[in-house]
Amino acid sequence: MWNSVWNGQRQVRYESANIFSPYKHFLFSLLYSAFYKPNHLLEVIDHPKYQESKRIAIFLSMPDEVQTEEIIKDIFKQGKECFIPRYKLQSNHMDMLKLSSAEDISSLALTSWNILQPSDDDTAREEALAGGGLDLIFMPGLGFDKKGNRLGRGKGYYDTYLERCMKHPRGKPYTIALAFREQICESVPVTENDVPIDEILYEDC
Ligand SMILES: Nc1nc2c(c(=O)[nH]1)N(C=O)[C@@H](CNc1ccc(C(=O)N[C@@H](CCC(=O)O)C(=O)O)cc1)CN2
Ligand SMILES: Nc1ncnc2c1ncn2[C@@H]1O[C@H](COP(=O)(O)OP(=O)(O)OP(=O)(O)O)[C@@H](O)[C@H]1O
Repeated sequence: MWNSVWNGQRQVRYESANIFSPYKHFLFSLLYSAFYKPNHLLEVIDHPKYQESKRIAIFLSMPDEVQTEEIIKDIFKQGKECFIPRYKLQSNHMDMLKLSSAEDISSLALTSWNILQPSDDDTAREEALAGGGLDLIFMPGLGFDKKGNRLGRGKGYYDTYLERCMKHPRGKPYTIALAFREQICESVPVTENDVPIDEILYEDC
């Protein structure tokens, strides 16, 4: 869905820049910076579940994941509340802690697994389930199949967190995985703990 519409537009822009061959780099970069938005951002912003969600959890991307920074900026632009993971080493415990603004990301430190997250002694942030719960969770993952099965990084953080969500009065949030096309597999192995994802948005690398 993303690919057909947006690759189509990029192709047209590229070819029309070629007609003005001496200026093509200049024209191309001008058009690119004026119109280009990452595919997943457009898809997310138009998504009815995103539009109706007030409290959203989203991961801070590692280099090999779909980049989420622009979505996070939009969450704040739309006046929604944003929560990010803080996992505990040597356990499958993870909390979703409130981010106060997009700029707040720069106050976070990298963990030993190269993920930005609030430090263990940061006790001031609201945990999503201590308050009103979550409407939507954007999920990371290594691989997905079209039935909504997810292969994570093997620590059980998200499945355990979804179990906790189900006990909250708000109930299970809607889950959307952000993936690259290359991460979609015929089938991924699942266990009884794995909670299927409601929807997978994927795009080309
Ligand atoms: N961006 C992002 N944040 C996230 C996740 C994620 O998948 N992506 N998580 C999703 O759960 C949690 C963190 N889970 C992680 C689990 C394993 C590794 C990791 O690097 N594992 C090493 C081996 C570590 C070891 O066993 O000592 C590896 O795979 O090489 C990283 C994050 C919470 N935050
Ligand atoms: N809801 C749960 N309750 C208790 N243990 C769980 C739960 N979900 C997963 N686990 C345990 O966590 C371990 C890893 O689970 P799994 O392979 O599903 O992780 P993952 O989904 O790939 O990882 P992650 O969510 O951290 O990216 C397994 O040993 C599993 O038994």
